[in-house]
Amino acid sequence: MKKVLTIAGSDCSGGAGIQADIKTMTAHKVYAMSVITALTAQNTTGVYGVLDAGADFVGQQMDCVFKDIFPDAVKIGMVSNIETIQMIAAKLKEYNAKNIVVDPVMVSTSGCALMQPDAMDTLISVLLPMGDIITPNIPEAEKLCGFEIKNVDDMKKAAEVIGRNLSGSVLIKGGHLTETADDLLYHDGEFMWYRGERVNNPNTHGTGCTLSSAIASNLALGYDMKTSVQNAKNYITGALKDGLDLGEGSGPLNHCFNL
Ligand SMILES: Nc1ncnc2c1ncn2[C@@H]1O[C@H](COP(=O)(O)OP(=O)(O)O)[C@@H](O)[C@H]1O
Ligand SMILES: Cc1ncc(COP(=O)(O)O)c(N)n1
Repeated sequence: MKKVLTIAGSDCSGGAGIQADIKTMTAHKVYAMSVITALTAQNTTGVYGVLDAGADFVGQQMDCVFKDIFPDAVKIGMVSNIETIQMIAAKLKEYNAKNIVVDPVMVSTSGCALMQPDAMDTLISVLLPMGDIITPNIPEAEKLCGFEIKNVDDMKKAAEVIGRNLSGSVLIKGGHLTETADDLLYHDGEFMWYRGERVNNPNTHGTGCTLSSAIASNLALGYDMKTSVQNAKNYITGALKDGLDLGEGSGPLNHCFNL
């Protein structure tokens, strides 16, 4: 049994964060574990409260996981403050964690800040370089590259600029930009497009969490980076096609493979 760890925030409404990650990992038939960085009080309409777990307690959770059931891959999502980012990076190094997927979560689909603004520099200099792949969406990629991304050429420029100081790959998700939901992977100095079929579904709460967890699950299962991204892209497209429609706002996904 392959094991995957998510380090992220809890979404009590089950659509994003830890809950989306565990559902996605379980659907991929890997064993899911979770280190919770923060509790959020949120639903499909917004984020109404955040309670940080604190860096020390995040470190303690990571010790418990890594000393007992070593994960084959690690996905990192919402980390709201500098101390917790530093703690996560230190522990990943200490345990020599493998197959690290960093989803640089900054703002929720519903428009609420999930990272403190002063944590941006630490995220960029300390956590992103640890990723075997990082998965920014368009607004996150704009923050990381420092210019506006208006078209697919800008996506390529941004991927190059963001990837310049990283040894890992960069996947810029096109959900917020391209007509067809195409994502761009910058991997080993090469570009690769993942053409997506745009699904007419406004319920996209947790799509980024789901995609990054699907990538981590595929890496844990032994697929290479390009195949892992393709499999994850197929999974997210399938999830959106299910057409689940829950809640008053942008609803969640809940995808199982056909068994
Ligand atoms: N309407 C859609 N139809 C198909 N794929 C989508 C749609 N919206 C988003 N995606 C895909 O979902 C994944 C998450 O993308 P995105 O919404 O850009 O990220 P985030 O959830 O981090 O904001 C990407 O693979 C993106 O292409
Ligand atoms: C705990 C947590 N982590 C991540 C997201 C981002 O997900 P989305 O961009 O789909 O709102 C979220 N809303 N909540």
